[in-house]
Amino acid sequence: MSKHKPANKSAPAAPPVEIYYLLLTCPNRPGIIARVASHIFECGFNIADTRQFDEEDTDRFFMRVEFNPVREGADIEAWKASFSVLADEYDMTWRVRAQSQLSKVLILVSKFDHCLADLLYRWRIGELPMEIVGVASNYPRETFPHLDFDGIPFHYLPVTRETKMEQEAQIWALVQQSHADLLVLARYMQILSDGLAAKLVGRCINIHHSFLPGFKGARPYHQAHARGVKVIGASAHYVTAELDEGPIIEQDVERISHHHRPDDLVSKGRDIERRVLARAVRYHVENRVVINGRKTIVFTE
Ligand SMILES: Nc1nc2c(c(=O)[nH]1)N[C@@H](CN(C=O)c1ccc(C(=O)N[C@@H](CCC(=O)O)C(=O)O)cc1)CN2
Repeated sequence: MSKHKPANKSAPAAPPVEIYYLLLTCPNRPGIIARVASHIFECGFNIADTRQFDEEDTDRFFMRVEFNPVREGADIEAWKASFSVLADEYDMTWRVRAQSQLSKVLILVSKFDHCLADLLYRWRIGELPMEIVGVASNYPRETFPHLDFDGIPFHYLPVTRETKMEQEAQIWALVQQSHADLLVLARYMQILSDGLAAKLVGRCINIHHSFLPGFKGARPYHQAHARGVKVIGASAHYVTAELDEGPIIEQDVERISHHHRPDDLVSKGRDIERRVLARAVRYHVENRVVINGRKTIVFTE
């Protein structure tokens, strides 16, 4: 005999309970957690998960809270208005996002599409809670014959040294028209101008195919092979004007040996790049990442 009563087929399913993600940082001082938690409770919400971190070097406090309404009439806009008073008192930088408010993601790719293919697959199976608003490439659609974009708009944006600024204007127009709030460089092999990088601070993630800070720039696997490394890696980081110097979000490595040729590193590296980028994108769209100067705080599960 099942312990669960059979579902009442006639009763309408209850609407899913909204979950809100709060991320905040502020100068550290005693009592912050108590004040934040009390405010959430007093406004008719309940905390489902909370993480915090005291960063000693900068004496700053970081916190991530998942909370949901538990009282009739608990209103998130009213909560935001009253929380902003508390936030001002503590000089907080903060943001709150509803789980149902999916990040709009524009993916850029050049010739090699293994990271793009992986992101599409993980998105399709529901592993990445986001809305893909488009794919753009400096290579034509025919470059990716085995990829099914499944209705996702594809934008061919060829670029040369002479047309770089015009092409970047097209990228920026795409970001604005699609209301993308995250740009993912999935092995997009063009250096963004300082101007475009500045517009995308904290909302452009790149996968670099080395274990940064080693082997920045082009052809890192060939650099690594020439150096005789014993591990190779991949690094997902936010893009800044300084090439491959942005705050690192996620990294991973794999062992190699003297038997391996550069092409072997490229091949072994593809799997590292895919999983590192997917983790970084998921952390970002789940509101788990806070930029802390040149570094990040990532509140993983
Ligand atoms: N402003 C930034 N732009 C980009 C970054 C970044 O950190 N800041 N990361 C790179 C990705 N990247 C390595 O991961 C990388 C891409 C391209 C090059 C490069 O030398 N590109 C040449 C052209 C190469 C080609 O046409 O095939 C160039 O742009 O002149 C180095 C490193 C993405 N952009």
